[in-house]
Amino acid sequence: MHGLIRRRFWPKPSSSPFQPLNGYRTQSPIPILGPDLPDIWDSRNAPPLLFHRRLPSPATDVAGDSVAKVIDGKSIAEGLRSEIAEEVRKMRHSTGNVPGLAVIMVGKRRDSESYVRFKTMACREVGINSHLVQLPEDCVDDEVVRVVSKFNLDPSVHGILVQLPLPQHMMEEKILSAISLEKDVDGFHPMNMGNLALMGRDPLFIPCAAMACIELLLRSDVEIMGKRAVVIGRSKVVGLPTSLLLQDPSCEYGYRLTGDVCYEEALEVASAITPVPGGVGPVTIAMLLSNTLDSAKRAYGFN
Ligand SMILES: Nc1nc2c(c(=O)[nH]1)N[C@@H](CN(C=O)c1ccc(C(=O)N[C@@H](CCC(=O)O)C(=O)O)cc1)CN2
Repeated sequence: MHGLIRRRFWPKPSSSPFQPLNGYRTQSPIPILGPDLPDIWDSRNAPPLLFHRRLPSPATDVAGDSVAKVIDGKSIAEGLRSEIAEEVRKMRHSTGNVPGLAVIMVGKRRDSESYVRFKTMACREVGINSHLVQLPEDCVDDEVVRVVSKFNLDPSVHGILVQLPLPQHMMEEKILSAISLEKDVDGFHPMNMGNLALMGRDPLFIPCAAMACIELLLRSDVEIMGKRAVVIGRSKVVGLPTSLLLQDPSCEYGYRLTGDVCYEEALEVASAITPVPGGVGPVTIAMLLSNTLDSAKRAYGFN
């Protein structure tokens, strides 16, 4: 199942995607990007679909009835990891090689340390080799670029990621651009981001959290095609790529900046929701494994 996201998601719809908005407040036919939160609304005839960071689950209406379907990211991620582990096993069996992921972390942020720990644990679970390089907070751009360049040349490494955010004195753009396009499993390289933005050009990799949102919808049997979507948040990591993935290729599109969603009102109209923890996060990490596996398959010509 894994690795099918792009193929399943990109087909063009036969008609205009923008349907009348049955009573919902937002009338814009374009993605709305606001503050840095990875939220999505999806509405047509059903109540909108909502991903939210701080949501109790399941949401209830005034009568105490459950109104939102809780999408279980933890079990979806488990399923993805077992599919990936099986493919890694097949790759090892027929080529003698397994995928390799290099993770570079600068400084000692506790949140970044946790994410990196989850990533390396997930690699181990599915049989992907991971290499972790930790650099001091006060190192300079060129030291990070040097480490990136070393992994660019290492044929046993198929994916390279630099954990963000970097310390303030560093030039993120310069460092992310140094990652080989073919190993940019985070999809943050300007060329991969640019190809994602230019509909019809296939990026080699798509940012993992955005892919996770789509995978959660697909694996929960939520129809995407032709729906209206509102994405709140415009970060490079989640909001922007998610809004690009939800663009309908046949329509005119653009962005409008706006404020955050009214949380209490959104609760009342959400039809499905991801819990925290156990929502987008574990699937995001599964998508990183999936991208690394795809990269290794490309490198070994294995399918
Ligand atoms: N090189 C990267 N750096 C960073 C990334 C990234 O994808 N690549 N993303 C974040 C940190 N991060 C992973 O590294 C990450 C953070 C949060 C989530 C997430 O989806 N969280 C959920 C809550 C957790 C859950 O559902 O269990 C949420 O916010 O709704 C995913 C990935 C910055 N740095």
